[in-house]
Amino acid sequence: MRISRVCLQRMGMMLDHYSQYNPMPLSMKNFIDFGNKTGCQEASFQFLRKELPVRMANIMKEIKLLPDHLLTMPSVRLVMSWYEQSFRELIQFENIDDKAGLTDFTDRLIQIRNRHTNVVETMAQGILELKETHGIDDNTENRIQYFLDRFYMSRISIRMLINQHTLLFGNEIGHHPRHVGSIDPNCNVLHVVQDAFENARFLCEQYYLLCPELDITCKLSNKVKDGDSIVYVPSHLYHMLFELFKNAMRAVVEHHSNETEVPKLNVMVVKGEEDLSIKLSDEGGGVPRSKTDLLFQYMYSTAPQPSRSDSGSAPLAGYGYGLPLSRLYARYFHGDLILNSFEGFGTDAIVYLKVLSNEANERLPVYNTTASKVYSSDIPVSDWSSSSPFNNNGHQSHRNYYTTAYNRSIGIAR
Ligand SMILES: Nc1ncnc2c1ncn2[C@@H]1O[C@H](COP(=O)(O)OP(=O)(O)OP(=O)(O)O)[C@@H](O)[C@H]1O
Repeated sequence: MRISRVCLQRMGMMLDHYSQYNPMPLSMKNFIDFGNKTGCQEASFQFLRKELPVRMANIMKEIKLLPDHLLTMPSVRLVMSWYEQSFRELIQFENIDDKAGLTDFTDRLIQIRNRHTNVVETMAQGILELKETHGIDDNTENRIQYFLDRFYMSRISIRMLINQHTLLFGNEIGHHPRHVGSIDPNCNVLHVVQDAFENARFLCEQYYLLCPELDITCKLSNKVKDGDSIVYVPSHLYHMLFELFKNAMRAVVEHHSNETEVPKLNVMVVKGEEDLSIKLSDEGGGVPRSKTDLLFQYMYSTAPQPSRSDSGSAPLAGYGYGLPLSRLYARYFHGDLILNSFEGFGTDAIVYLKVLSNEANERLPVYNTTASKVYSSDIPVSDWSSSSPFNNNGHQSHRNYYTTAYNRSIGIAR
């Protein structure tokens, strides 16, 4: 009992210590240069044994700012326990300097990565538990969205660092000889588009028995080199495109459900000097403008929720994590993902990636007073009138107030 209290105290002190440091963002060029030329296992170890606890401590401090009810949900407690254990294991390497420590460190990173495999689903489950037991008001919803963006971004970055180390210096095999860890210095965007399309098509045909075809156009600015390739992490790009294809296919097939042939999807890849842009256009009926803000909210989905016991075929949609997570992958190296919809016709989803590897810097959440204020402040009262009878804060607008007052005066209960 006494020992565990001492352990907790030490852990609290170490968290305070490491969270004082800001995470250090690396660029795609840093990763490539390190993997190709300057880096050795020892240098990577020296860097990661500090940087990983810093990134973990920064986000663990934020977890503690979440609403109390959420922190008591079993799934959130489970996620927290994984982070605490991994943090504890990492800081044990603080003072180790012998050669054996290097192998132990690589093995430990693999264990940590495996432990955190189901973080996204488990955290999502924690939010559902809160919804079911306490409900979620607008302020809590806002804070949770803010937190999840930062939490999942932190996770993407921690996995990136771990993967680079284990792929470069561990015994893991199977990646392409051209790759530097998980990065392809010559990532052929058209190949990834085609690959993501084929795999989404497989799911779509399995589910709906038909699927739109694909047309691809590629445009290169005269000044660019290396054709349609870019320095990028192919698995990240694949993740985004696969999610976008699934959404587009579902929209097209459902919007044209009475037709035997459905309109094609169109992808345009454009490489400029700064941006590589990928536009996926569908004729799936689009989304009304009033809904577009919701699309990037975690758990917003118009698909039926897949049942947990469905162990058969993978569902085409349903968790509502596709778009927000894909946008994080795009933003991780300072790209972006946006959706422009034309209700009644279709949707353009656009992914922007940085062409220049020295501009593709990691975008990381920093724990500081600005961040902590978000968890204690409410959504400000809007200083514009709202188009709906309830304004953005759920307060009644004047018009609704008068209707309510009128109804009350004539005895209609609301
Ligand atoms: N191209 C599109 N056309 C029409 N609606 C779309 C399109 N893309 C997304 N949406 C809408 O946005 C919602 C959220 O999409 P998102 O990808 O985040 O989740 P999902 O596809 O429902 O589930 P999953 O987590 O399995 O991806 C979808 O349910 C759908 O209503």
